[in-house]
Amino acid sequence: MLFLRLFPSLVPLTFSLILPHSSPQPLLLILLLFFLSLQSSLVLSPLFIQSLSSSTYSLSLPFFSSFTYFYLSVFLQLFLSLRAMRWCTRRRSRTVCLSLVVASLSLHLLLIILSRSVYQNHCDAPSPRQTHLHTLRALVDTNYTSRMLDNHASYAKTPPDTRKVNSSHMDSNGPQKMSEKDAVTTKMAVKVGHGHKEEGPVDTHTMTVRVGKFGSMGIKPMGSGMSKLEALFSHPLYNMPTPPIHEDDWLLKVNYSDIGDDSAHWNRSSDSHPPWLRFHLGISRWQLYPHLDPNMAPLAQQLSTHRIVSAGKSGGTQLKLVMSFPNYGQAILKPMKQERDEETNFNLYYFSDFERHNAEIAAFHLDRVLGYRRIPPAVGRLVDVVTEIKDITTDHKLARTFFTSPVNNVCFYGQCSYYCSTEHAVCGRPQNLEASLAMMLPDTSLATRRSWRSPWKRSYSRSKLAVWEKDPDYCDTVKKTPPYNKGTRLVDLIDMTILDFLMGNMDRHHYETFEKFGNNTFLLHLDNGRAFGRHSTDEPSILTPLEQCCRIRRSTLLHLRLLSLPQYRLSDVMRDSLSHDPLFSVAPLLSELHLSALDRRLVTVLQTVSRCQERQRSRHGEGDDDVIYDDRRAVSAVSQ
Ligand SMILES: Nc1ncnc2c1ncn2[C@@H]1O[C@H](COP(=O)(O)OP(=O)(O)OP(=O)(O)O)[C@@H](O)[C@H]1O
Ligand SMILES: [Mn+2]
Repeated sequence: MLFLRLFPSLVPLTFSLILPHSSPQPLLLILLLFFLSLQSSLVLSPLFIQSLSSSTYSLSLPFFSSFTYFYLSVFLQLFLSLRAMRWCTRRRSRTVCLSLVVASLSLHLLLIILSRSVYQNHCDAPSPRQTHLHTLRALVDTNYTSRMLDNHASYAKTPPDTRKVNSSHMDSNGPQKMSEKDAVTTKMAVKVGHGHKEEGPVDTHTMTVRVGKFGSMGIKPMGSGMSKLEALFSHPLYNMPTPPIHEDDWLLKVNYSDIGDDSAHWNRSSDSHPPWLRFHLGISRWQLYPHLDPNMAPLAQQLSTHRIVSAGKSGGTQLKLVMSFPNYGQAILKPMKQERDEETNFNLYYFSDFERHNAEIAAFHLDRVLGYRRIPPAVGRLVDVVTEIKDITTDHKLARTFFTSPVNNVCFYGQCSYYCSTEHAVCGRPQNLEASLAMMLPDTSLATRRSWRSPWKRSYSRSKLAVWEKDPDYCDTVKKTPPYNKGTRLVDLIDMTILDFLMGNMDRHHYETFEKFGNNTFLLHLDNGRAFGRHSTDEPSILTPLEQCCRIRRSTLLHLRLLSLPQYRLSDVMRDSLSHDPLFSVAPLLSELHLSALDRRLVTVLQTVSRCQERQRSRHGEGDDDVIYDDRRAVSAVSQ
């Protein structure tokens, strides 16, 4: 580039050297030539200063500061033009000098076009192939954390209220597009040019090989109007080919013999099934629903708009209701109890915290963004507490808890063991109440679930410490205890730990699995209502299992690393994902402060993993990597 930049100035000089003809002195033309050279240097230099200050150029020309370069180039232009003038004058070649002017002028024009394209290329999003190759390279780089983490770390240190709200997303999906948004509020699945794929656990082992194949699958490239969420979900790491699912790996069996002649219409994803049934039939040993599930949009649409035919009490300690739909689908409703921006009172212990409807919704989105798919779909809905609860409930005890508040809002408090009193009533405005509706899992009579106490369960006491809080080697014991001593259970638990740390959920006392699948199955992450309570602080103790065990699934780590790259930034992807929820038109489901807390916590997770790897390297040298659990081994272990 340096040569190109100086080339036009060299032209008059070389031309006049080569051509010895003499003709009358064209002083005017030569002056014009000089003027043009100088002019173009002034026009071009700012462009070059900009591109020089960008990383690529400062890397290739580290010793040129942009200003030195600018003055140097002007000086050279001047010098060379004067030399050319002298040559031309001496040789008195009018035609030569005329052609010099033309050549110089066209070269300068060419140079302007060239430098503009260089400058613009630099700003454009890289092509998808380049992006994927670049990201994959970045992901396998073991020293990866240092540079990126520093950026995040400095961000994390900024006091929350002085942080600038990221407006990049607002530019494309902001208020100006609100009307469009209303029309698509229930669209939850991403549009990608291929259909429903059945999947088992992800295989990340041979990912680099498959990048090329993936590129020809017709998936929309980044930079062509694709959102960060769509880009993430079409990334090769989220689209690993997976082994076929055996009949025994489905949670529910479809009994074709009972259906008779209609059996042709009865398959797992038949359009004739209501979305809730398709969801139930799609639950496998590995996940609740497949990646890019085409059923997700109709399911969300029904949860958020279908007529509610009954509302009844449900289990659990805090107020929640089971809602039923005309097509026999059911959902669990959790009402709004706390404003979105309100932080949980710092004097409140985790076990006294309220449940938040937006936490249930955001947890579902986060779990899906992480590639887990272990939380039942949850959507927001404005519920009319009179017509959709009070008037239709057959539960008289629930109906009796309704009252009108002093400002004429309709309130109720229901029945439960926590916060079900007049003081903790939930109120409509005047009848509209924000709530989350989570898809009901298949009834336990069809699919029994097993509840497991978390080995890292908190003491649920103000004074007592749990064993894991006192013993730094606690994981050694857990690793030897079934079911954590075999298969993926330990890394599955660590996956859950990471999800909980990101959303600040300290209330994971139990988790559930489907009995049918024994110990080789995913963990259900139910009950996320106490997540997203605080954004200004992180709770490091939630990460204890990762800290103590130093193990993580390879696929999880790769997903997390991807989400820490600017083009797939977790907060941006989450903002994007949550903007598809129907309640987004009322208010964003997570405030910007909660979104940026996600990025900050993601850095902490990655740093913890890096520390584990360093510790392992210093103890055992390079060799076997004990920190990263290779998912591929899990697949073969299960299929044996
Ligand atoms: N989507 C769902 N489908 C079916 N059952 C569910 C679903 N979500 C939760 N449950 C069941 O309902 C029980 C209570 O739900 P949840 O844990 O959310 O309530 P809770 O009031 O927080 O209870 P706890 O205080 O025991 O944590 C859960 O243990 C789980 O078995
Ligand atoms: Mn709970």
